[in-house]
Order: sequence, then C-alpha cells, then structure tokens
Amino acid sequence: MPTLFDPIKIGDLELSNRIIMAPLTRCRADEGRVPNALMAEYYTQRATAGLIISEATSVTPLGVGYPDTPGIWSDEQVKGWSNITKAVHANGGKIVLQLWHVGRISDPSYLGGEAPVAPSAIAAKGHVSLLRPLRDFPVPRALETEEIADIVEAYRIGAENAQAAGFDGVEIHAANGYLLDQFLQDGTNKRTDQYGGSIENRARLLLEVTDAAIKVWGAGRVGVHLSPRADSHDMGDSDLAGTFGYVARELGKRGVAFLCAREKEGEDSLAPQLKEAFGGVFIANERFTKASASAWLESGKADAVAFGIPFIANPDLPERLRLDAPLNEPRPELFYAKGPVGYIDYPRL
Ligand SMILES: C=C(C(=O)O)c1ccccc1
Repeated sequence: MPTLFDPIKIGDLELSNRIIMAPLTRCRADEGRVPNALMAEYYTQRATAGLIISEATSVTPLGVGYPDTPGIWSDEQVKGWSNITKAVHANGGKIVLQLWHVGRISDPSYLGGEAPVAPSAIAAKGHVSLLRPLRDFPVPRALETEEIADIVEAYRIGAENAQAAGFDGVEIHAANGYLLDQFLQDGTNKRTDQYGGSIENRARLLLEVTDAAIKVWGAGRVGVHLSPRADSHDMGDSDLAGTFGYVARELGKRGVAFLCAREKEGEDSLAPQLKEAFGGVFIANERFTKASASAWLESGKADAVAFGIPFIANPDLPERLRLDAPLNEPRPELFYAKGPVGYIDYPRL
C-alpha cells in the first residue's frame, strides 16, 4: 500500500510524494493585495511538498474578508504571483492557486463600505476575524439572481489569471463557510431561485464555477476544497451526507483532479463515502500526524494528505517526516502577523 513518500499522479500533475501543503492564510501581501518577495521566499522554502496549495486568494475586491490576503484580479497581483511560481518551479516544486470569495465572512471596512454579499441576508454568528476592536459579522446583502453570473465570471478570470501567473492548476475553495459553501448548505441558503432550495440548486454555483475553471485549465488541473464537517463560520445543513455526496458525485462526473476535504483523524467522518462517490484522488486534511496520515493511506481512506500547521513551522516537512525527525514548535501568535518573523525564519534540519 502507498506511503506518504510514494509519487502520485493527480489529474495531469505528477507529484514526487503525497505530502501536500494545505492552503494557509498568512496575511502578508503588500498594498493592493499584491504578493511579494517575502511570500516567494516562504513558498520556495516549502517546495519539497508533493504539491503546494496556495493560501486562499480572492477573485474579486468584493470577495475579501481579512487584512493583507492576496488577490488574483489585477495585473500587479498576477505579476507578484508569477515571481512565486517561477521560484517554486526553479526549486522543483509544484503549486496550484486556491480561488476564494469570502461571501458574508467579511465587513464593510474591507469592502469600501459595501455590505458583504451572500446567498441570503443571514449574518454569521461570531466576530470578524482579525479585526480589533471585536465586531460582529454584519448582515450580508443577498445577491440578485442576475449578479451571480458576474461571480462565476470573476472565478473564470481568476482561473485565467492563475494560468498567466504560471501556476500548475487551481483549487476552488468551496469550504469553511465562505461564499460557495454558503450557497451549498441550507443553513445559509434560503433562496427561492435556481440557486436555492434543492441540493442540485444549492450546488449550482459551485458547479458553474468548477465548469468555468475546467474550461480554462482542463479537469486534470482543477481541484475542489470541501468541509463536510460544516464546523466553521456558523455553517449547517439538514443533510450533510446527501448534500456533499451529490457534490462529490458531480465532481467525479467532471473528472476533476482532486477533492480535498477537511476531515479529523479518528472522527466518524464522511470521508469514506465522499471518496467513493467522487471516485478520483481524495486528499484528506487537518491535524494529521505521520502515523495517522500513513494509516489513512494504507487503509485506502485517502490518496494523499494535506498538512497545514506542520508546514508553517517546518519548511522541510517531507524530509523530517521521512527521517522521523523532531518538528519545530509553531508560533501561532505570528501566523497572521507581518514580516519575516514566524514566517520564513523556521529552521530546517
Ligand atoms: C482561508 C481560510 C480558511 O479556509 O479557513 C482562513 C482565513 C483566515 C484565517 C485562517 C484560515
């Protein structure tokens, strides 16, 4: 049975190992949400991952919800990212861009005073992350049916810009209570048009975005990120297995390269049935160790495993896992800080 150190073909991508760098928001882009040289150093240091999934990157200025996260809508952003992909490729790495729209998980202070948009005018419980003093999430504006084509177009342009920036593919962020997840789950989507009501209708936007990305890249270079546990940003659905099972089947029909789902090792998760319904490469994520990741690969529950915090603190994670070497201690207080400290200064072996 495969180990973490065995190569794997994911869609059109030939990976040298099954240790995936999970998408990690780090809030270190420059003014104008432009990727910079510091970010190039950070990603290059981690180029021995079988595949890097970049930090979530907004496809439109109205899809941001955190300070200094990068975008992929402007020429300057494309240029900034192209420096990163060149550096990662020069070090033998592969990297895909995660396409993002936060939907209601935002605040007018990030949106030039505009209200965040969402499937329905239902505010998330909780506070806007990283904003101080603490502020409740505002009630979002429900998108008009006619506006939804513009959202799909923003993702299509984002996919094209990712191609221009030299990425190896894209991952569509449909997890963690952001816009596409808000449309998918019935706790946040109360629409009565063709984007609300039935599972098929609530999955429509995600699948239209996926089809748009496939038109740009081909299915073999498009992945999708899902969180069937629905445990972040006040999400919920009356039939998680039915909703996510439908999405997995539809993505399988399209032959997308991979499905990456946030599962917790040791928990009764939907992973086995989603993997079966999808039929393609399944990447499991979150809080795995070498032992638990290896067990999921050996049992066939996953084809590869995405590591987040271990990659923050260990630029040479694959080597450390191979040698069973000790791991650096992460410094959470610096995960979303500015500058090099706690970003590019974690030591290699
Ligand atoms: C993009 C994120 C996600 O997918 O949860 C995120 C954003 C900010 C902090 C942590 C994570």
